[in-house]
Amino acid sequence: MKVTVVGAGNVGATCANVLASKDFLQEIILLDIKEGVAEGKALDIWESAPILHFGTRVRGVTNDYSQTANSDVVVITSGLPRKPGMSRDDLISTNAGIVKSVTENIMKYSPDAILVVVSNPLDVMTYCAYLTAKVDSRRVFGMAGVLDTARYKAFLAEEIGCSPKDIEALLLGGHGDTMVPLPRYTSVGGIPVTELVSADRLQAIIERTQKGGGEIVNLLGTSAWYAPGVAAAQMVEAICKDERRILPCCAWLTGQYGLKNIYLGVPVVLGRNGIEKIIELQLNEQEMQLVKASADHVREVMNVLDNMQLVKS
Ligand SMILES: NC(=O)C1=CN([C@@H]2O[C@H](COP(=O)(O)OP(=O)(O)OC[C@H]3O[C@@H](n4cnc5c(N)ncnc54)[C@H](O)[C@@H]3O)[C@@H](O)[C@H]2O)C=CC1
Ligand SMILES: O=C([O-])CC(=O)C(=O)O
Repeated sequence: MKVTVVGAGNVGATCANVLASKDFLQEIILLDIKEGVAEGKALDIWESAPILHFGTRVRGVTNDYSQTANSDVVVITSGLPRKPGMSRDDLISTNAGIVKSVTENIMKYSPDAILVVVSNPLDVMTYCAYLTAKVDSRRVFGMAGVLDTARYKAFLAEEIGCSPKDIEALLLGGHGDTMVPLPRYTSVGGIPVTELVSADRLQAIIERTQKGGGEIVNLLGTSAWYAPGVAAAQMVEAICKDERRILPCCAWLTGQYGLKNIYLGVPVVLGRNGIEKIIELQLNEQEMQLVKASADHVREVMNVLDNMQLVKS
């Protein structure tokens, strides 16, 4: 199988590197607009193949979309990351144009590809790719929930003093400070999390998760890439291997959770056709209110994109 990663910056290069080291793809194309960057990083990754023992051919190209032809999956990471003091939404004016033009170019050469969007503001950039690609929404979705859930699990593991491997958790909503970690759907080695962590500490962990991206931006001056890169790679693996994994993804809702015509994070079954199924949970009133508030925020930013009249809705 062939995967293209657009954007050879921090997230894109990490995603390509992780995918290559897993050795299940025939070819990875890394594409960037900056002359030489994708070629250099792809060559560096390829030179690690004899040490890591993988056979996936990794090639970099500068804006030459003909080389991406017939990709099975395309990961879109091109666009500006935020700096301290910015919100993800502040990136919309620059990144919408980038995501639109990248999607057009990709669709020209890989009309059957599945698109995994990573660029921020995530939910609205996924909407932008969907409007541009004009394909079934099951083939256009975004990466956020895998990352946000991983942060939530990592913080819980630290608090409990247990392995992060034993934590199962779920998180819904948009990829912003309104995201909704769900303690009622969180367990540790089969034990409900509320039996191991006090209500106060759990609330503090939920709030840290909601601001998890910003915590790293404040430390680094730019946004995270190791966990985001591996999160996107996990989604690509689930698709290419038709694993039918249940992962939280930013998906187009058509009435689920009482919401429609919106991209929002929900649990889905991810397989060879992309989103095979959206899973709808029986949320309680409080959980539903939080998801609705998150959806309201995403819709506001979707309206900003619509008003830019860049892509027709
Ligand atoms: N969904 C999520 O959970 C996450 C999303 N992000 C977002 O991912 C995006 C990338 O982040 P980083 O890799 O850290 O940024 P980066 O600045 O390291 O890399 C972005 C790359 O995109 C390239 N690029 C810009 N315009 C392009 C175009 N038209 N065609 C091809 N390439 C183009 C740039 O040359 C650069 O190499 C940002 O928008 C960031 O906010 C980052 C982390 C997590
Ligand atoms: O915080 C950011 O700007 C990047 C991102 O989406 C994340 O790391 O969650």
